[in-house]
Amino acid sequence: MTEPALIELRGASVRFGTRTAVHPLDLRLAPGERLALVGANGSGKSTLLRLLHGLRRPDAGLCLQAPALRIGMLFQRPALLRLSVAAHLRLALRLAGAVEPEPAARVAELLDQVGLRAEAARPARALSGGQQQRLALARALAGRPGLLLLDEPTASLDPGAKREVEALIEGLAAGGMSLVFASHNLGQVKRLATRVLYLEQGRVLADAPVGPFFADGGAALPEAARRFVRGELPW
Ligand SMILES: Nc1ncnc2c1ncn2[C@@H]1O[C@H](COP(=O)(O)OP(=O)(O)OP(=O)(O)O)[C@@H](O)[C@H]1O
Repeated sequence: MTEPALIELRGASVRFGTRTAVHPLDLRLAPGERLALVGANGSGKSTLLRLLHGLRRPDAGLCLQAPALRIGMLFQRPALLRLSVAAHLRLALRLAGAVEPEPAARVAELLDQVGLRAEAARPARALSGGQQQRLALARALAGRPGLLLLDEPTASLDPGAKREVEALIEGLAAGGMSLVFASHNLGQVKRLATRVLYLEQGRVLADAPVGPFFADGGAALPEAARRFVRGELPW
């Protein structure tokens, strides 16, 4: 028997006015999968992430989530408030409706997880870009999600911070976390994904396990996806 899906799209599509951002799509995400969304700017990656999260309803078709599935989301740039680092996490716990016997202990645990214990009392907006993104990751993890959605999580970071954030995501992946992430970074896709979906103008041109996707320079893929695999695309 197949394992129940975390999320299933059935003919789900999204339109913005007359523009179709996601054409009718069937997609099944199994627990433990790490799905990379790749494709040029405007191909529909962010819209698909928002659809999976439930931030955006499909205009047609269905988006079915497993009962009681908790989803965390990380964007390219974190939106932080005029609060301390620790206060962000206390707020995230409340917003997630998390029932924690000791909220302070949970906040400390999250701070340790992302290496920000020493920054707990500092204003979040005073942190470096990489630290801010690590705080945003801790915030996304506060409610103990079963699925993490990441929209180009390291795209706006400098190389050092990029490595730090990616290492944290790798740690989560190694712990069995299910992920869907948008990325323009070929190496990151190879390091993190178990499966790759290539989008072009809101349509899925390729959907394959990461090994076959990259095998023989993407020989089995449609032309545009092959050029991505070979690093020949400008984005
Ligand atoms: N709020 C919106 N209003 C109107 N059009 C939108 C909106 N959000 C996205 N679109 C359009 O939908 C299409 C898909 O956009 P989306 O942001 O999902 O692409 P993307 O692959 O994430 O791009 P990028 O790599 O630049 O983040 C694009 O044509 C975009 O212009």
